[in-house]
Amino acid sequence: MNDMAVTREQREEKLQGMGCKRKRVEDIRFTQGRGNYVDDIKLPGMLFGDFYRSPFAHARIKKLDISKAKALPGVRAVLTAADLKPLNLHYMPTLAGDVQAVLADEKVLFQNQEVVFIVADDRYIAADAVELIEAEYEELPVLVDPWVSMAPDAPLLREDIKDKTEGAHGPRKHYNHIFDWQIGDKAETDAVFASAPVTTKEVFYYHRTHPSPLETCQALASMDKIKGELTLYGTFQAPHVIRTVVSLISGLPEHKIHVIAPDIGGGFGNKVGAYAGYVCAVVASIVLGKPVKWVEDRMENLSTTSFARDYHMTTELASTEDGRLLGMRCHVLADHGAFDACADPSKWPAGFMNICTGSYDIPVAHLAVDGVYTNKASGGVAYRCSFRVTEAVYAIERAIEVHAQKLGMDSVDFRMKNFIRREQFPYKAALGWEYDSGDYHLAMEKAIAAVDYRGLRAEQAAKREAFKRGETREVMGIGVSFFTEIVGAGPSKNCDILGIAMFDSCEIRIHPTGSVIARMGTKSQGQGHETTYAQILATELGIPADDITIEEGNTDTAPYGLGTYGSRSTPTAGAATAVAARKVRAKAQMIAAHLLEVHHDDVEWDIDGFAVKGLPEKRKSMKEIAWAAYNTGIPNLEPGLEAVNYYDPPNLTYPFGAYFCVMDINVDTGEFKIRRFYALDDCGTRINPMIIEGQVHGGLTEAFAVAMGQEIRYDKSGNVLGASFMDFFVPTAVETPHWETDYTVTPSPHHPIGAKGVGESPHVGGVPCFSNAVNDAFAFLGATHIDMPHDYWRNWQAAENLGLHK
Ligand code: PCD
Ligand SMILES: [Cu+]
Repeated sequence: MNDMAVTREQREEKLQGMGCKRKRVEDIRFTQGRGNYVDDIKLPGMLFGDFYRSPFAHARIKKLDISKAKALPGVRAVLTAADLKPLNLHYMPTLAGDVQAVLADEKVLFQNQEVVFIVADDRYIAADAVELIEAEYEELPVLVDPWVSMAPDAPLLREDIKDKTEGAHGPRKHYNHIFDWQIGDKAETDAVFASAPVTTKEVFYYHRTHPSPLETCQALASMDKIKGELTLYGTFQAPHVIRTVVSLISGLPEHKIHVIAPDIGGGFGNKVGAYAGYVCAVVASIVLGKPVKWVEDRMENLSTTSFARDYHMTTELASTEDGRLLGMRCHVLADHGAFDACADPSKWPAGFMNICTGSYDIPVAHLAVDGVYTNKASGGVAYRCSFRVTEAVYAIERAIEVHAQKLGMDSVDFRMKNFIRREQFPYKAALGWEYDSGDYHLAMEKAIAAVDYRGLRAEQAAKREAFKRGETREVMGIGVSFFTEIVGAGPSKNCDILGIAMFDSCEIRIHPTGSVIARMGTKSQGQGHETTYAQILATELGIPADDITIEEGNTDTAPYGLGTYGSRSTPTAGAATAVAARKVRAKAQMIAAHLLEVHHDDVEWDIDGFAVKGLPEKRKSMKEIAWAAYNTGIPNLEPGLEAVNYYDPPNLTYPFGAYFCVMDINVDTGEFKIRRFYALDDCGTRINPMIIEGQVHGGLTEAFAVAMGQEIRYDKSGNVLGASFMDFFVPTAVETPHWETDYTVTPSPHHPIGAKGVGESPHVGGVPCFSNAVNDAFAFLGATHIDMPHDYWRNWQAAENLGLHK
């Protein structure tokens, strides 16, 4: 053994394990244009599919003539609902217990809804054929405003389920009603509000937006009729779930379906659900016996696949006069569009909205959510929020500001007074969750000091005086937000998708020379899993990360898992990785003891191998142990060195953070300048600080986009506005502010390595921080709440409404 010659530090450094700023290994291929995306996959004889879509938001299809399209040379098939009906495939089940039209049947329910699927020799022929579809419609009254969805005379949208009084989540109150979900103690909460000294109530609208990843949704289906096997490549955040869904709806046995998610160019929740394009590509490939590819364009992506938010949240807080919180009450009107295709765990129709009591010790609370249909695209999970947590945090963090304003109290002081204290963890919140760990006061104090919060308030006070004296036309806003996230869905006791518990998995195989391949049930879309899982393994196995290959996304080789979204990979598969590695290590210990000719209790783990207790020079490295596992017949031990773990987390993890934003707004032009943005995140044990920083930068940039400009709007006729990058704001380096990042570390007590998720946090905490800054800027002029997105035009309008342009 010559490795005793190097120091312990050098041995440790060589591993590039947890805590190391290891460079992202996947970027070697990404930065050289060598990624392998669905569109890079070209199979022999491959055909292309394209949709003819509805021009109307609500209309009856009177006539659909496909003959001209069919006659175009190069067109191989033209599918309509009539073709899918005999196969019972014109509707598909959604993850929310509803059904969704694959191709519109008799009626269209939102603009750009899929009506006809055309398969042709190339994309251009398919697109030309789309132009040849001849359709006639009878326009029906359009329902855009969810506040009138349940009016007695509201237009009936879903004729297919009009007589169903029972939905997937209980009774329906109206033909446009989806569910009514309530949690918390209503009577007790109402009683608190009836007698509370100070109460506030405000409606916060979290507008409709869209994740719009760089790569749109796509699929390539290839049916081998001789083998009876289907291979499906696609942009899937959850490949195994897609395999199960395809098996259930096609009737093909699951072992004859190979789902492969290659490199993905961003997901952000957009690629969790199942879309009509996937189903149509599969059906066309089965019918034609040829590979069929479907690739969405940008407008299709923005206007038809999974949107985000669209929550109207009536939020109330009750407190004592000196600012001690007594209760919270919240009612949400949730606009789900034409189908309920929200991808939440089955028992949670409004996701984890019940984290809406936030970071505060609020004794009682009640939350009620009504889901309704409108003539808009369906979806609603996505965009860097684990299951409506962004909405919940927005509601509480805006409400805190509104309430502090009424109390005449500084909002940071108000927060500090009501934070859950470190000694209260694990903390059972009024709406049911048990927060695993936190030190909110420490985080907030660090943040306040970093930004010189008191100094900023003094500067703001001076600037407000100057504004009143007419010396400046700029108002200064200080945005504060303190969030608690809930990620890592989740424990099988309360989380499942289609009845499958939301565990995740890792399988490790160590080769004789001591290099490793490990596979997980999750799927990176850019997060850097190939880099970070290897770091967990490096520390746990004592094998350098560079000797470890991480593979995800092939259902034939990866163990079953529920995929990557809701920042669940670290809390679930990250845990499975550590546990599986520890199984390997337990066997390695036996081998080492055999080689060292001592009892296995007499050896101990030492960075990258086992040593005899008290005799560190008598040791066997993992490399030597791996070789021995394949070469030395060890009595009572089978050869080989591998392990698998399916990890069912005992609880979710609760990352948190303190964010500050300083902004100036010109009241005459509405222009804003973000002077400073500071983000402190606590995600427990940090696996790769550089990747975390990248995640925070990305999440904050998306938060900036959503809060300050992005929106998918509809006009009165249900025409979607904002379905192209001409109208949908995507910030570039020019608009994006400079991000300052910081951290504290409060490990999760139940996670094997103490790590919590982080990918979504910056978005969850960022959006309310920006919005609070804008609202704070106008607060001294009498404004209480201004809705997002805070683009220049809306800021100008806010100033106009406050009489500032007279
Ligand atoms: N403590 C800790 C944590 C974490 N980490 C790292 O970081 C990352 C992340 O993680 P997480 O948090 O766990 O998460 P995931 O699961 O992995 O992922 C997911 C997320 O992620 C994020 N991020 C991102 N990035 C990118 N690049 N891309 C994308 O797409 C994306 N997306 C987004 C989203 S939206 Mo959802 O879906 O809405 O629900 S959800 C989400 C990874 O790599 C890991 O490893 C570390 O290091 N440490
Ligand atoms: Cu999410």
